[in-house]
Amino acid sequence: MPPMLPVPSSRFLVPAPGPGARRAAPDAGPVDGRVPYAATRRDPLAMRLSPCRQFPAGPGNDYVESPSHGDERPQDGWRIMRSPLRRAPRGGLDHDGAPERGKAPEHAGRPPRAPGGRPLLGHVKPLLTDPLGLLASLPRHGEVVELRFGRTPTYVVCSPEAAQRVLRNSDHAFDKGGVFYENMRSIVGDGMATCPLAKHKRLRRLAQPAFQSGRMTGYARTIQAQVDAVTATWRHGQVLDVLPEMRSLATRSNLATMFCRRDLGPEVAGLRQSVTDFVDHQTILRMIAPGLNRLPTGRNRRYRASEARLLRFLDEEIAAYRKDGKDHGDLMSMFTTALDSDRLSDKEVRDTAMTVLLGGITATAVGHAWALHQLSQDSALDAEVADEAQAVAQLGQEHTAAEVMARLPRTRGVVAEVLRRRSPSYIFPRVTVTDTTIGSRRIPAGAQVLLSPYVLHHRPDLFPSPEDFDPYRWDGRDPHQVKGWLPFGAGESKCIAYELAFMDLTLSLAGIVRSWRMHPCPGSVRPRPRLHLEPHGLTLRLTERNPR
Ligand code: HEM
Repeated sequence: MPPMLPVPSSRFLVPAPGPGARRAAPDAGPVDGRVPYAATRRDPLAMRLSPCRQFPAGPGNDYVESPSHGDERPQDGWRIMRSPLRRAPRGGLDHDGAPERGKAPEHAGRPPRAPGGRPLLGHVKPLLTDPLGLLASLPRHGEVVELRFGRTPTYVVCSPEAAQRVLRNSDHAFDKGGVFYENMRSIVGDGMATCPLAKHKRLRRLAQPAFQSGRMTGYARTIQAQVDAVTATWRHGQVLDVLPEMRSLATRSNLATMFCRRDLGPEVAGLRQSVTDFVDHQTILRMIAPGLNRLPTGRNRRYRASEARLLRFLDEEIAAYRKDGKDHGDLMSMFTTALDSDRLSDKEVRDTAMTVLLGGITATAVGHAWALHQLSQDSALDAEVADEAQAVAQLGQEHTAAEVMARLPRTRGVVAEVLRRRSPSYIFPRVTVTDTTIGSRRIPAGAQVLLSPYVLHHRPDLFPSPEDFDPYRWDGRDPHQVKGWLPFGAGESKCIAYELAFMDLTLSLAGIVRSWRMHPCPGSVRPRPRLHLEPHGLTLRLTERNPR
């Protein structure tokens, strides 16, 4: 699940014993299994964070102040606290982006700070006024670049090697934490996408069978049926409000691949409304200040009612699947019938299902909407995709999903390019749990590190003319093998459904374009960074290709 805003990891803070203190508070221990941080300050306004751990006192188990970083800016007035017990290997990156052990760079320094920051506010203004412009400008300054939001150091990763180093996380220096994840946990629970590393591996292993390649042909048929059902309601000349309509389609496909035990027809509209309420609730302000969600406002009450409807639905379905005990070839069967003695508990199934529903539906809908927008802009490209789609429609049911996908090279190119230029997940955060390095740069413990597909996908050296929509750049190339193309992340938390999501986008696009042509309506369409990178203001007029 997705993105977000560079915000401080406030809940990790525990009171430090006082200005100039050199030791962690004696009772400082893990908070909810996570590592808290003590702040040490030399001036009353500035603060840097350092991990506190509960170890018996004794030689070597003390906290010592390290010498200042070589290039630390004197005006910062900071010293770095470093735990002697947990020190990540320092050094450059090997070819996978993993730290090269034993190769400590002599002159590893702090990342450069992006220009344009203001005293106190830091980069808050450019973030709020032109977040995408800010992100795209960062690689000019280095492979890791510092932004400031107030006094909080945030580091944006700007090279593919550095992104691999963080996402592969072979030394466990990074974890999911901070205000964004706390906000998400309060909504989707402690599921696979939001839980800390300590819990993640097991959840991932248990859910993985639901996303294996062998399942794709069944899912492909389910998705095709949903596309047919949604497009059957469209009329020649109709103007489509594209994002809500694609949310309907994604909700149907997601529910059908997840719960095919019975027909969910009557419930789909209510569940789609819950998903919409969830997305609308995720404003930038609420992500920065999740406390706003607890105020007794009408909007919050409506949202809570929606959330309760979703949870009730999931609880009833989990109970029904457990009782039934059969494998229906859907995601929920996989989650509930695992033979593993270490199977998912009801709460784990519910939290993971929430992630899959909310994250999966919202990201996929945004991808569909951008793809339709692009085809509406280019009639020649649209015709190519329509030809492919009509050719695969002649194939019989005996073809596997992989065979169908192989016959849709142009459609796949369009999807790969949509995921590059308008990657739905445009930014997602991590926190450092120890002092560490990314490439030749030192990153202190307790910092927020932002991974951004948007940043990488708009580097002209990796993708020439990055703002051009050019699906032909993918001819003969498998995007999953292309350096710097990371719409699904990478490493241990890479989107577990990346194969399903890519197939869904491709087959749904082909299924729509086979019968419908989209025409742009007046008005501008612009990318709006919310939970995902949405096409704001997108309406399209429909014409039927072969009117009945
Ligand atoms: C275009 C569609 C999608 C995009 C762009 C997308 C993107 C992502 C990204 C970037 C992550 C990694 C976030 C991180 O490392 O912090 C992720 C994780 C995840 N996604 Fe997706 N996703 C999509 C569709 C889906 C769908 C359809 C499902 C489920 C059916 C899904 C389920 C998940 C789950 C469960 C995780 C957490 C994986 C883990 O932490 O191990 N996603 N997704």
